[in-house]
Amino acid sequence: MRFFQNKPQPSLNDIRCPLSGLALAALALSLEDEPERLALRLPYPVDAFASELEEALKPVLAGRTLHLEGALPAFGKPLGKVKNLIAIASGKGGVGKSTTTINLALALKELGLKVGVLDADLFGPSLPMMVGTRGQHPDSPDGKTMYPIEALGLYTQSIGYLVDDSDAAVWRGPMASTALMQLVNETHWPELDVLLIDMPPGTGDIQLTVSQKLPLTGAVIVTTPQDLALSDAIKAMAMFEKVNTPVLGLVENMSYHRCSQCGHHEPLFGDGGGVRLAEEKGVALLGTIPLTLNIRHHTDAGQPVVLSDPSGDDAHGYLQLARKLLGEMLKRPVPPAPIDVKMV
Ligand SMILES: Nc1ncnc2c1ncn2[C@@H]1O[C@H](COP(=O)(O)OP(=O)(O)OP(=O)(O)O)[C@@H](O)[C@H]1O
Repeated sequence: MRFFQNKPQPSLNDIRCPLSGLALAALALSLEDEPERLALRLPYPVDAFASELEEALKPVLAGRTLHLEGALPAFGKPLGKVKNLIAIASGKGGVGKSTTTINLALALKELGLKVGVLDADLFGPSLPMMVGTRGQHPDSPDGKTMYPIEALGLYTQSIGYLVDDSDAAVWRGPMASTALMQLVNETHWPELDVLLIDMPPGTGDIQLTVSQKLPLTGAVIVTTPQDLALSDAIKAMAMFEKVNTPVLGLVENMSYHRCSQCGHHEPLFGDGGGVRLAEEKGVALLGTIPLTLNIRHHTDAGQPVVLSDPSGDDAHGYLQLARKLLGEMLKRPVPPAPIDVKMV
């Protein structure tokens, strides 16, 4: 007697989303699984991921045509036309929060999102320097509200466009919080998938007020690997937990130094602190970004590395960061939308 064992047929339910690892069929906002075509509408723009999605879906295509489309939904409560507000925060100053914000914003744009950046760092607004808009002022149609300044393909607003650095530095408590809220609310943001908010460093009243008053989809915590920075990062996470804002993940910046001459890696500020912290706290480690001359030079010159050296290792690191952040957002409960599954 001969036994023929049928190879199990791959099922659509087994195919994973390349960004989040979730089952693609469950993530899809609509799905048409028909004899001639397979069509999926996903909760993210698909162009940048088309070849990965095609590869992943190959085993179930069986000669059918594949139709993919997608757009990012609002995962939390939108603010006007801004679908998702994400705070980029750190417990401690100087850890590279602004550098991470701008490169992450450009990387998210590369992945097909429409992105804005709000520089809410009252005490050291650095966005105008990083996007080459120093000395510019936003247009105001009525003397009260403002249009963001478009730069490097991003919609930007900064306290630095409105006041001198020295004026901003003396703001305290309620005055500073009010100024920040005005900056967010009185800007005519266009329709944006994501608005990254570069928060002032620390976990004081200003940060708490902003986190409580703005409908944040989530927060990203930037830290360096030293113990001091890590203990401040823990405080920042605790603050967001207190106001029920999900921490979407942790970025360990200046993880190691990568030599521009020989490529050698050296853990200048300690080894793996952020990695361990993410594990302990059960939050995603979105990325480990090295300390490199390339990152510092290009960002400080108004041409962040994701734009000026798009095929280099540093830009690749930020693109990976953006992918992981998107993946973590997708793991949030997707807002109610009619699931429309047609099977023939
Ligand atoms: N990964 C990196 N490699 C090289 N230089 C970096 C990196 N990250 C940040 N820097 C540099 O470190 C300095 C401080 O960075 P940045 O202004 O982004 O910090 P910050 O956390 O926003 O500071 P603060 O909140 O105190 O204003 C800048 O000169 C920046 O170019």
